[in-house]
Amino acid sequence: MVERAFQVDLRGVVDLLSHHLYASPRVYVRELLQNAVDAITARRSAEPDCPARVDIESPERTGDGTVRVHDTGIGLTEAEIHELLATIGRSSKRDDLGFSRHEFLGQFGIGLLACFLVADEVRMLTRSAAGGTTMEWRGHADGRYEIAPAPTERAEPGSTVILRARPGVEQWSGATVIAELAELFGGLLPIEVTVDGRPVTGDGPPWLVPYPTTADRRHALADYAEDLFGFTPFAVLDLAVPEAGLTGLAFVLPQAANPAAHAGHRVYLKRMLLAENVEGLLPDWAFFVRCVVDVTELRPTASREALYDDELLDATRERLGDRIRDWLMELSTTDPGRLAEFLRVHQLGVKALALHDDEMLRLVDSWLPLETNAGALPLAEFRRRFDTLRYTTSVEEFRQLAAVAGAQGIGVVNGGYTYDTEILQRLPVLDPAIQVSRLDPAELATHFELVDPHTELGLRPFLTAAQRALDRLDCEVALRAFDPPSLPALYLVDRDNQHRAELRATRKVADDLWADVLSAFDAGDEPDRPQLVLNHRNPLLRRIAAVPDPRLAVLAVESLYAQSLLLGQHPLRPADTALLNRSFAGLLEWAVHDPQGEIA
Ligand SMILES: Nc1ncnc2c1ncn2[C@@H]1O[C@H](COP(=O)(O)OP(=O)(O)OP(=O)(O)O)[C@@H](O)[C@H]1O
Repeated sequence: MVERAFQVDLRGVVDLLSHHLYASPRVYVRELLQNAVDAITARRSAEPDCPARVDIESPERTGDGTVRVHDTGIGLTEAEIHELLATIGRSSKRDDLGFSRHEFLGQFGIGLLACFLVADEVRMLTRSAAGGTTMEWRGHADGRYEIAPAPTERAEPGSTVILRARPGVEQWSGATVIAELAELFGGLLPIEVTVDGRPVTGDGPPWLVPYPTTADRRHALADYAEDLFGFTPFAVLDLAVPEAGLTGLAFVLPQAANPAAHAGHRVYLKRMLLAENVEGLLPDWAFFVRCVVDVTELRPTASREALYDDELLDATRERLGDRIRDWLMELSTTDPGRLAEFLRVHQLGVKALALHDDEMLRLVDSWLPLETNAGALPLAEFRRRFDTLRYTTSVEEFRQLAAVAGAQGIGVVNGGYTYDTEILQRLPVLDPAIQVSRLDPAELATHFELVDPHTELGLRPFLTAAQRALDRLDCEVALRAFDPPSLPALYLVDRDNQHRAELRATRKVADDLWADVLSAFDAGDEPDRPQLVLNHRNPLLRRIAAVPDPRLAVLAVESLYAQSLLLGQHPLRPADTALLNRSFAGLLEWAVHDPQGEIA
């Protein structure tokens, strides 16, 4: 069998890179910078005191339309040029077993091809630190390359890459763009980088720069957050995860963030910017934090625009989550006022966390005020006032029952907001003695006072007429005295009964077979019907009960029934809607009727 080598169509490969790997042609600056830095790193291992500079010249400086990147790195011999520059996928930055070598940024052996995103021809003038003459390599986007001795010798080892942006993409080689990109990607590099003579590198990561006082550092880092993310942070946390070679900062947002909008983090890999919006670095619940970190051990994806999702990233995410959580716990002991401020802004994130973290649950229990019918109170405080923690599962139910329950001395928490019911139900995890139960509206009625028998007897005819009217709606009328006196009537459904009533309603419209199935779920014993509890303490109700015209009294009771249903946001059956319309029209008619006339 004849052995043959793969043929590579370079145009196809470049097309693949530009359309499927890199998000923008701008990455060519990063790749050139990275190669230059790696070449210097390689030279330094043999020659620790060698010069370490990368000078980039834009067409503004070169004057011939070319971009030039000069480095004082290790350079290449003629043999290395054939092996490394002209072989796709070959890198000098891997060990004998093919693992990427720790000290280098590059590892894949494709980075130089990024130049073909903006140019048809790439030249490199290079002189190896190992000796030999300066060589010139010319690579073409169609896959050809030439190699020859350079017309002039370089004075020092190192390389210069030269390219000219092809028509249509010149914007990527403008002086300002190149300076911005070099600063963006290389601003924290430990090697001096200049663009047209101006340095774009500084003192390295701001979190590692020493400051005279902690106050100076705090101010400098707050300014840094303002520059990077456009906000003055609520707090700045130092981050360190040694196994990931991670150092950096977490900035706590000063305003509520949308938990669904995942704002990413700024990640540097060995001091070179990976991306400004890296996801997955923190647990989802920590959406109130944005980080800037430098890592050495986490791996980039081939595009160098995201982190590779492996076990080390999982472990790092967990460690960073712990760090943020510990900061919150510490705040609760050292500065409760600031914690309260934090909770006001970021309660959603903290509540989400409390659903699976006991420490955080304790923090919520002690510090986060929830809406209750005794005012906004942390749950621990609420429990000091009421034995049982009763809650409603919807805001509407809370609105309807909070005042009535409060008047009977029953404390109720509004569990209707996001996560609140789950948090309430999880509380016994902290202490099994904590009693938590959903407020049963029917139970409320047991706290109402009976009206004295004499008065009730006097109101019998009215109550009988009212009951007859509401029989049609399957509702029981009861007369009680309860607070608040401003409430004329309350519609109460026992929760079990509500379920049974729904089953029955479905059975009425279901076919025979399905109705049989449904009836199996119905225990059969006649449930208590929903109640319309009339409040004898309410002046309006008393006046209604004393109206001489029984038809008007019935109309009024029907209106109270309809209004109570609406207030409690109970579902309206067709019969209820009909009654609502009828009673409203009836009352209107009565309100404008001719005093001598009759109600229709
Ligand atoms: N400026 C330079 N000086 C010396 N050698 C260089 C230079 N640029 C590239 N090389 C050599 O060419 C090889 C291929 O470079 P290329 O940028 O394609 O891949 P890489 O840097 O190894 O990996 P990556 O694809 O992750 O960037 C490098 O491994 C290096 O040996």
